[in-house]
Amino acid sequence: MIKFENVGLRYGMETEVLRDVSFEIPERSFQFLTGPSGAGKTSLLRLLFMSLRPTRGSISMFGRDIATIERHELPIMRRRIGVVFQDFRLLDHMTTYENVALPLRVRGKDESGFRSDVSDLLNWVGLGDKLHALPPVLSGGEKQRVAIARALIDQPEVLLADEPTGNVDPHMARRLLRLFLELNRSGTAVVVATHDLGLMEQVDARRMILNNSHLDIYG
Ligand SMILES: Nc1ncnc2c1ncn2[C@@H]1O[C@H](COP(=O)(O)OP(=O)(O)OP(=O)(O)O)[C@@H](O)[C@H]1O
Repeated sequence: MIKFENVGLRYGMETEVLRDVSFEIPERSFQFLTGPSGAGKTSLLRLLFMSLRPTRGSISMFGRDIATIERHELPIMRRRIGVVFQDFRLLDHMTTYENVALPLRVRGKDESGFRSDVSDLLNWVGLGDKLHALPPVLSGGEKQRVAIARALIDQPEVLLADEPTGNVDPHMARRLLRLFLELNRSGTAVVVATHDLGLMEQVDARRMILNNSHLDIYG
């Protein structure tokens, strides 16, 4: 579904952040992406989300070489990807419920068909009593859970999550992991970037480890 071949990435004139990175993300797969701070995890996720272009090598997404994808096609391609950024990117003037419902509204889905799904998912992530709150009054961990619910609500083909449990306690982290596993079981390929060894130990999943610009894959 996704294929990187000898991908290199460099910011400006700096040394390469990623060098000769090759891997595939198969359909319905589950993998952790890990490595020391500054190793390039976020950069790799940005390549996967097509918000960065590689400086070398080739990337194919859903059978298309991304070098041939035109700017106006990107939003349509990205609708197939759910993404949780480290800075959440919630819309501050919309309630928690509206932020999560947004991807469904954008796709023209009928509100009556998804209202209870949005509420149920927000309940599951412990925000059942915050449906009408605006993001600026939420804690970091609460915002993170809204961003996760928004990424999951429309069952994307791929989920990219950057440190999705970075702001929550271990109990909630386990709950969120269960949510990712459930989504994966229903067909979504999942990539979770994390430093959290405790989280990774809970699942026998493939590990993609970035170190010194190189990627090693285990499992
Ligand atoms: N926009 C940018 N311009 C220049 N350098 C950048 C940019 N974004 C990231 N970098 C550099 O690229 C390297 C990798 O950064 P990246 O954020 O991908 O690492 P990371 O593994 O996600 O780190 P962390 O675990 O701390 O979030 C770092 O040295 C960083 O300073």
